[in-house]
Amino acid sequence: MKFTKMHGLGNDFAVVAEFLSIPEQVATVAKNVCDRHFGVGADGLVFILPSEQADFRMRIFNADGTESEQCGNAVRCVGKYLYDSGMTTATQVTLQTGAGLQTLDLVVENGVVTRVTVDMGEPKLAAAEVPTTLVGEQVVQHPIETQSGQPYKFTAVSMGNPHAVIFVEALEEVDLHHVGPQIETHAYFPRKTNVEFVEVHTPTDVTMHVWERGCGETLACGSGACSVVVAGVLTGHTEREVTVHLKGGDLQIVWSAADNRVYMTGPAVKVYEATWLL
Ligand SMILES: N[C@@H](CCC[C@H](N)C(=O)O)C(=O)O
Repeated sequence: MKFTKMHGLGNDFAVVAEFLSIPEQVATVAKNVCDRHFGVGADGLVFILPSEQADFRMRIFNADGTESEQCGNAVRCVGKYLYDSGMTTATQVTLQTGAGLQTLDLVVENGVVTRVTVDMGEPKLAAAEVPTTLVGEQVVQHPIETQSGQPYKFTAVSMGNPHAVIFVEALEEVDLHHVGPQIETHAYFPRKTNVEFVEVHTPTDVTMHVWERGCGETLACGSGACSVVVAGVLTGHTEREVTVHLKGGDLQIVWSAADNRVYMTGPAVKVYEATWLL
């Protein structure tokens, strides 16, 4: 299986574009490829596939073998892969994902894609759509118990995949590896959740640390950054256009008041090409 190692702000993927459909035993393949000691080492295994609804289709499998509906950083990598490999000559590409159709605008410099703006779609806020076991049109600053003893409050956002966003005074006081898995698997989230802790510097500038469903801590999460801005607006912490600092770098996020869609802009990087011996 030929693959290309890519990353978006250090959120890294093995990208495969040679199949018409995903291989059998894909969960095992994903776990093996993503293993950082015995495999390639990646947060996810990404397949670029043909689509009847869009220019291409993306499917992404987390490091634990589970499939996710959405991955903002992988979508940018797919855009770069498609253009740089010659699979498309267009600088606007549509992609079918588990979260619906997404439109990618590619920034080309010296013949290669360096940045991508992705229309990440409309956030879903109703409790049942995230999904959470709670009820209501929105779940905003709802208390959640962990073994940390801290009285955390989360805001639930779906960008196609579930997110629990928690605003804190100081990120350095959060033991992410302790509380992250507790919230990821909390009974409120029947399909588990991604977890974002956020420190607000100004209404247009925040830092977030992320614990991802099916991966653990990653250096960046595109759908997470989008969720942070949606939660920031709902809670009054941020404006609609925000620079989100992550451990791997920065994303520019806009939650448009005009069309209710979230736009994410950031880089995508190709590291190397290789062959996985199945
Ligand atoms: N890193 C991603 C999200 C990847 C999927 C996530 N772990 C999930 O299971 O929902 C991003 O950049 O959005």
